[in-house]
Amino acid sequence: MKQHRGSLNMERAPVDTGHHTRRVGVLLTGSVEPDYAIDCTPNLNLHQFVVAMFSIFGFISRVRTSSNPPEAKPLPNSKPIKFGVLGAAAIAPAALIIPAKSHPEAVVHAVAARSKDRAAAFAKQHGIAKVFGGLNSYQELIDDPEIEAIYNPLPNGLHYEWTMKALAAGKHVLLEKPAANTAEETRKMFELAEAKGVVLLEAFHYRFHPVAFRVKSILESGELGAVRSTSTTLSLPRGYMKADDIRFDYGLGGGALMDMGCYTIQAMRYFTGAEPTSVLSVKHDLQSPQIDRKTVATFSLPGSITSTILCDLSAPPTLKLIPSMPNLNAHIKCEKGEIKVMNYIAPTTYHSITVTTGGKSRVEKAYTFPELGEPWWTSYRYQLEAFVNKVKGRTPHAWITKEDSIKNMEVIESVYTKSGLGSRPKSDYIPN
Ligand SMILES: NC(=O)C1=CN([C@@H]2O[C@H](COP(=O)(O)OP(=O)(O)OC[C@H]3O[C@@H](n4cnc5c(N)ncnc54)[C@H](OP(=O)(O)O)[C@@H]3O)[C@@H](O)[C@H]2O)C=CC1
Ligand SMILES: O=C1OC[C@@H](O)[C@H](O)[C@H]1O
Repeated sequence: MKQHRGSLNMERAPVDTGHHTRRVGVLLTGSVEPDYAIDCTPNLNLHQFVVAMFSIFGFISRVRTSSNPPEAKPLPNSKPIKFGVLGAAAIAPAALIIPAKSHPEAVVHAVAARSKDRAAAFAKQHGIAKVFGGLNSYQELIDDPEIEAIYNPLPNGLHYEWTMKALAAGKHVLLEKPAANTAEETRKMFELAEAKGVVLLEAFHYRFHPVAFRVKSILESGELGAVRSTSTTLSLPRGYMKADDIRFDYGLGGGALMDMGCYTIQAMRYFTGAEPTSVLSVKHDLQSPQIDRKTVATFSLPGSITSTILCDLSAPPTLKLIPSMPNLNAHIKCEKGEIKVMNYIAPTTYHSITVTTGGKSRVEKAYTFPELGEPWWTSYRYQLEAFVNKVKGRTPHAWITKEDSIKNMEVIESVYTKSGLGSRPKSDYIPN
């Protein structure tokens, strides 16, 4: 496994197109997957068929290995960080438990759940050593001296309270997105983290994957000129979420804009490298009076950039008949060309970065960094790499800063304010 810890700062690493490998070369040399492959194949022919086959094998291999990764042995000179998970949340296995298996310095040591049985069943299923069950279990887990880092995948409306409690106990926190219900709460959490000298990270996992870096580096290379407009979408078909999902609960910080929308806003801000100056328009499709099932918003950004975000938790079938497909795409139009990214959010399964300029298009892939990762590393695995490096005092390959997290919540709130739906309720938790 290619792992170079401690010395990497890859904020700009994948810019050099000299690293690119033509896919045909990759096939002939039998390498598994290039850092960045440029697909220059012409019409459908034997070669393209072989490429397609490799692409399918690559897909199967990445999906299989990422869900059942090789287990890493602890390093002789570094104590693994023991994580505790608050809640037997659906996202916990993908976001932390499975990625930790292949990380030599991370162990998910404990889980807490409001029901003892649920906690025990979850721990058994995922091989977690320590179990806390019952109504006081979250605090008990936080207070456990063995636990160094807390993973907080609670409903959005509980992020603030339990992150504050974990930080107050001197624990590092990997906090699910969106950071909280408000920018003010987000600011307070980061201030406490600073005061306590611990790490706090909002889990915008896609930002740690090579795809986000590659897109950003193409934009920064000047090849396409200045960004003119962006469109970032995350839309899931109806049936993906149950009616009683936390995302449809206003009291718990629900709404499409909070959930999928927080990424679309993050990606808009990341790809443009700018902050919106105004919200031009907002359209919600409501699930209930205060819950947006779908939101479309447009923004004005410095440099005459116009951006659109679209998030939908439950896109209805076309003509009431044809199931809608997930849309996880970003489209960035520039002065001299454009980039279309298919699946910027979960790129490990499959993605494409299509760059068009001067009437020509190329397709790039970015499953690994030149010096970091494996094709099967999910965005969560890359994120864990960065989190562990930060806790260990090393330079992570990517990071979401305090300012970034606060700004993202401000933009979310500005959209809800513009539409009149209003920010999600403030937590009534008052820190000691
Ligand atoms: N990074 C990513 O890709 C993803 C991030 N997320 C984020 O993770 C968080 C959790 O999402 P998800 O795992 O889908 O949610 P789940 O509903 O599966 O999990 C939420 C957990 O919160 C606990 N909980 C505590 N109080 C309540 C309450 N009043 N009502 C409901 N649950 C409560 C429950 O734990 P207990 O077991 O103690 O009952 C439950 O397991 C959200 O913030 C979401 O935005 C979600 C999906 C993907
Ligand atoms: O990545 C995600 O996919 C599904 C969403 O509902 C979830 O909250 C989000 O983080």
